Amino acid sequence: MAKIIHISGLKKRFGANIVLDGIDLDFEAKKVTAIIGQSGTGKSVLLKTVNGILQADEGSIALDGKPMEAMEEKELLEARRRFGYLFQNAALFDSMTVEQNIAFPLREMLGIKDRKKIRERVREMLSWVDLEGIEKKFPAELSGGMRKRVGFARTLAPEPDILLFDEPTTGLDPVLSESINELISRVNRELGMTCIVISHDIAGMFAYADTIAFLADGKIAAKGKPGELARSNHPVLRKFLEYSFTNFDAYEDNQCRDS
Ligand SMILES: Nc1ncnc2c1ncn2[C@@H]1O[C@H](COP(=O)(O)OP(=O)(O)OP(=O)(O)O)[C@@H](O)[C@H]1O
Repeated sequence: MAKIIHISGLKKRFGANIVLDGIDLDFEAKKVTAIIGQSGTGKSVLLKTVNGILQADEGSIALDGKPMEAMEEKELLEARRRFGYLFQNAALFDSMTVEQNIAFPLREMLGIKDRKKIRERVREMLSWVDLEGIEKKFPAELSGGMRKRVGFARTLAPEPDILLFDEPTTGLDPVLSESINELISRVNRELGMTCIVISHDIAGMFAYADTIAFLADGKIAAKGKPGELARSNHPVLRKFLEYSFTNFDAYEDNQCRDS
């Protein structure tokens, strides 16, 4: 299987806080990889380091076999253009309409000036996320789920080939969460985009991801297909999965109290 990103020995600290302590991890092209782990273990820091928002202290991130830290400025800029990043809070510009938000990367990143072309692309993107006809609305007029979808459309608009999702379903109800996971799966299948997702929706990731990586103590403690991780004997991972999937013991205790 082709590796699109190869991470080796990646370290990142903030002062005395060692967050990433030697990450070795590959991402396969055109697959969905989920990164899971307890809060504060460094999942977002890892994603931001891959995307170049944060600078690693040590280690290497290679894109299609070429270490990004060795790239010339122009080459690095082109490499960065291949990434799309959907932030946790969708990060829309409040003073801009939906259309202006989605058009922003088309104008600023791709330099597209043709208004008709931009309008068509915005319409196409809104149709992708099932939000046709909301071009003139402002983010404040949208529900949280709609804002996430508009953020998704904006990330998709410049056609990146690697999509990074930071908690795409946080704050959404289970039905909306499922629809966002389904969207990720669709862009992966139909547009052939490589998707890297950090999520606390563990059941969703076990349902949709091809590969799952478990981050603990600054390292990738386990990695494999969902079934392989589910069968893993890694004690920290086991505990994490037991708590992540419905806690039936607590449910049964609660039922006993009610009856
Ligand atoms: N810019 C920063 N400056 C200083 N410390 C930071 C910075 N960004 C993250 N950290 C620290 O890095 C650690 C990991 O944070 P990170 O947000 O990556 O965790 P996470 O696994 O994504 O958590 P969650 O699941 O709660 O989103 C935390 O201790 C956090 O305080």
